[in-house]
Amino acid sequence: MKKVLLQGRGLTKVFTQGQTNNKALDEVDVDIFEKDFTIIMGSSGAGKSTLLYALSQMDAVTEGTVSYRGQELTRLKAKQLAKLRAEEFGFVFQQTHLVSNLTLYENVAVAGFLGKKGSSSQIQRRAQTLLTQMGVEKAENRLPSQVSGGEAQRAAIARAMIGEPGLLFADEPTGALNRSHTGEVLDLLTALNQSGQSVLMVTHDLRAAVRGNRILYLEDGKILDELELPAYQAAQDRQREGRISGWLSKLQW
Ligand SMILES: Nc1ncnc2c1ncn2[C@@H]1O[C@H](COP(=O)(O)OP(=O)(O)OP(=O)(O)O)[C@@H](O)[C@H]1O
Repeated sequence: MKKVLLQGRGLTKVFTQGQTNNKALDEVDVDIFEKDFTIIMGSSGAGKSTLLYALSQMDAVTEGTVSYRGQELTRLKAKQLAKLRAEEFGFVFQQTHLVSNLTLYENVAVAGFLGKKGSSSQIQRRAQTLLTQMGVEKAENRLPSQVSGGEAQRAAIARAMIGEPGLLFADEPTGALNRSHTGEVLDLLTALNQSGQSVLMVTHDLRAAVRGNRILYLEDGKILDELELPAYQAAQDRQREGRISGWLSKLQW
């Protein structure tokens, strides 16, 4: 029986600009399960990023509740929420947002010190181990401007993992990468998930979606449908892509 990690109920987000109200999320009920690699798909403007920000509470919802391991985040004070987010959530975005005048190693270690999980020598060791695990140890003393887009994104994943998050949120993490760097980053996210890391990822890309075991399809701020898949196996990429694209075409993606 899967355990619910994150739960959203009645999630509604309205953006108001002048006289116009835009309902980006419309009473979404959603459960995200522990150890799953959950994917959010949907056409442009469907509300995918808004849902990710609502579930991670990076952005407040207009209505609804979000609970993480049974604790209601939408009731927490700003300081308590910031602490929980720092301790339990990791984030990866399309742009890496690495600090430009720090090396890759420093970017990862500094995030660890800010998260305050463990002693300083434990954090330094963990930063080193993660950079090695992400295959960027040779570039760890270079600045973000001195590495490839793929290396920078792999360091950004190491930074997201330094606090040992309960849930890793990824918003189009391969959106700015070429084909081979996309494959490398997806392999890393898959390996993390296979070692027990829960991942929630927004993507447009079928090659990224095949990595998930559960895909949610969003349209006009509502979850229209979802698809369950067996755990990812590299040899089944084509078969999974076919299954997902068949499902998406029925949804008129
Ligand atoms: N800060 C904002 N202010 C006003 N409207 C916003 C804001 N952020 C998002 N929206 C609107 O909310 C809706 C959902 O946006 P969102 O970015 O969540 O979509 P998406 O599915 O992630 O799209 P894409 O795939 O293009 O990134 C869109 O109509 C968008 O224009």
